Parts: sequence; structure tokens; C-alpha cells
Amino acid sequence: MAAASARQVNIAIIGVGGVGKCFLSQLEQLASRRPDPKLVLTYISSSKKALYSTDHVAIPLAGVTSALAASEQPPLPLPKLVDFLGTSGSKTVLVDNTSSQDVADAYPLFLDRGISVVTPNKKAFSSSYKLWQDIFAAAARSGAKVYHESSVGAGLPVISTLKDLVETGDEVTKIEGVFSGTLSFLFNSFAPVSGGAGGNKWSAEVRRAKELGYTEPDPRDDLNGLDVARKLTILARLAGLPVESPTSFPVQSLIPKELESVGSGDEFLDKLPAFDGQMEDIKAEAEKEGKVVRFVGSIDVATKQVKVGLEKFDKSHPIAALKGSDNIISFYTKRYGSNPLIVQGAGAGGDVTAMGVTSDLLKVLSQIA
Ligand SMILES: NC(=O)C1=CN([C@@H]2O[C@H](COP(=O)(O)OP(=O)(O)OC[C@H]3O[C@@H](n4cnc5c(N)ncnc54)[C@H](OP(=O)(O)O)[C@@H]3O)[C@@H](O)[C@H]2O)C=CC1
Ligand SMILES: N[C@@H](CC=O)C(=O)O
Ligand code: NA
Repeated sequence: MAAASARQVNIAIIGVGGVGKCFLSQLEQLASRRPDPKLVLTYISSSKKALYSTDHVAIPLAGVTSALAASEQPPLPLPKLVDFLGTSGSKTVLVDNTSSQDVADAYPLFLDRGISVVTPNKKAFSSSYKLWQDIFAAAARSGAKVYHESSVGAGLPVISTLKDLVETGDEVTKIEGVFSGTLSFLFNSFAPVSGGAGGNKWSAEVRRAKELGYTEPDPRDDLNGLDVARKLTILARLAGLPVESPTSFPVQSLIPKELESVGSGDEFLDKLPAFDGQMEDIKAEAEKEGKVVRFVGSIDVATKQVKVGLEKFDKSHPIAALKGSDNIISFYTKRYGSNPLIVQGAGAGGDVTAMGVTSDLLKVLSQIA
């Protein structure tokens, strides 16, 4: 008897950086572990190169990054990519592993064509409220799915937890914590609870955070608080607050005034050591009170207040005691009362972020295949 042929789902990937490479390796394992549905890579691109064929022939996952690096095909313009993926005849999932606003702005086009989207990119869900509405309206129209767990807390179950709380009828009153893997790592190593002598230079730690793959492509997007503001915008919207944008509430920036107009991220990193004294002063002021300083955010749902910035903590506080790139996110709700539901763990890094993307892909597959 002939074996039943496996169902097929096409996968298109944009972005093959730190997260993208880890995702590719998880996808390769997934495809070999689970033959049904058959996962077929039909398009992959970085910002300058792409691999695809007009007849949607499968691109082998083994060695795909080298093949992409050697390719002479430029990426398809986004509206053409929508047409290319929309005419394959198979269900398709777009995996956006970039931090591109242009790609994010095109999600409604992909979703309207029935192409599902999974992504760690925060831009689509934290830019204008209109884009947020357009994305979910397009998904509702076509039945395509959209998942973005890694846009907050990397692979930690932050978005799924919040959705579960809301969808089961709990009332979320407050969300607070440490939402940046980069800033957690920076403060945990620059201002450890063990005291000033153990701390390293701020600018050197910023470089290390970039090398470890924790920062945004441009680390200024972490230091200016915008990355955390984007995450809070996403969570506030999911909790029912129609926050207009990540710049519509107070956000404290750690970029020295003198470096605000520096041209590139690299030039910024080169000039940052001259301003280490500013961060030393902030650390010393907290130490005088026997405290440590940490970068936190909060959403007060009742008063509709969202804020992002530095706060001082007693050394015994759970936020002061975080390690590495850990995030800690506390959900205060009617059901949980005064003891919040807490999610804690690594909040940045290629593998843990890709895990959130891969698990989102599995959720989509379970619904479309
Ligand atoms: N790193 C982390 O710990 C976490 C990251 N994220 C999010 O994951 C995403 C990826 O982060 P990360 O991998 O660290 O970033 P990288 O800078 O390492 O990689 C980004 C990739 O996107 C590509 N790219 C950028 N713009 C475009 C475009 N317009 N079209 C096609 N490709 C493009 C880049 O191409 P090229 O190589 O040609 O420049 C690169 O391959 C970001 O949205 C980030 O916010 C979320 C949670 C944690
Ligand atoms: N740059 C971000 C990456 C994850 O969202 C961070 O440091 O948290
Ligand atoms: Na997450």
C-alpha cells in the first residue's frame, strides 16, 4: 500500500542574522523530526541577497546560509514577494527575523493573501495603533494567523500568558518588571548587588551585550529605552489599552546628550567610553542609599499610565538579584490578587528568541495544516 503523502506548508524567511540563523537550525531539526506537514523552504533573504525559484522549488535547509551568501539574486520587493508567496498553491508562513519597519508595514498585505506571519520583530505591533488594527483585521478576514511571542521577553511565555489571562476573563490591573535583556545584562554586570568594585565599565559592557547578540541591530535602540517602550506598548494593547505609540508615554533614555546626534551605531560605541562617568554617578547615587539601580517598566491598566526608566531597588529585591540577560515580568490580576503571576528567565539571545519563533510556527501549523 502506498504511504499517504504528507501535507505541505511553505516557509519564507526574511532575515538571517543572530536570531535568523538560530531559527534556521531549529527549523532544520523540526523538519527532520516531524515529516507531517512537510515544511518546504521556498524563499529566504537577507537585506541584500535572496534565494528562490519562480516555480517554488524547495531550497535545501542544510547549508542554506552559505548558499544565500553565494547567491546573486536580490531580494524581491515586498509587494512582489506577496504575489510570489500567494501564488504557490500551498499554505505559506512568513517568518520575519528582521527589525525592519518596511517588512512590518507589509504584514497586512501578506495576511490578506492568506499568508500567516510569525516574528520576533516588535515594529509591527508597537508602531501606530492603525497598523496594529490593520494587521489583526487582515488576519481575521483571511483566516491567516499571526504570532509574535518573541517580540516581548524573547522566548519567555509573556504574550501567551497575557492572552490567556485576558481571554479567560481575568482582569489585569498592572504589569511591571524588567523587559530588556540588554539592560538587564548591563546593570547586572555594571552595578552588581555585590557592590561597585565588582562592576565593569559601562561602555565595555555595552560592547559585550552587542557581541553576545542581546542588543538590537543598533544598540542605541536599547539604550534610549525605545525597545522597552515598544514591548510595553504591545503588552498594554493586549491588556486593552489602545496606546497610540511607544513615544506617547514617558521613556527615560540612557544615551548621553552629547551623543544624541552621532551618525552610526559603531561611531556611538567608539565615543561612549568618554561618558562612562555619567553612569558611574548614577550607580554611586544608588549605592549611597545601599541600593542598586535597574531599568524597569510598568503599565497601570486602571490609570492608563505607562512608564519606562531607571529605579533604585533594595539589594534584596528580586529585580536587583536578576542574573545575566534575565527578564522578570509580574502580572497583577484580579484572580491572582496581591501575589502576581511572574515570568522570569533569559530575555535576549539568538537561541532563546528563535525558540519563541519556532514555537509560534508550531502553533500556526497546528491551525492551518
Ligand atoms: N537578539 C535578541 O536577543 C532578540 C531579538 N529580537 C528581535 O529579533 C529580530 C532580529 O534580531 P537579530 O537577529 O538580533 O538582528 P540581526 O541584526 O542580527 O539580524 C537582522 C537580519 O535582518 C536582515 N534585514 C534587515 N532589514 C531587512 C530587510 N529590509 N529585508 C531583508 N532582510 C533584512 C539583516 O540583513 P543583513 O545581514 O543583510 O543586514 C539581518 O540578516 C529583531 O526584530 C529583534 O528586535 C527579539 C527578541 C530578542
Ligand atoms: N534588544 C532586545 C532583544 C529582545 O527583545 C533586548 O535586549 O531585550
Ligand atoms: Na516572549
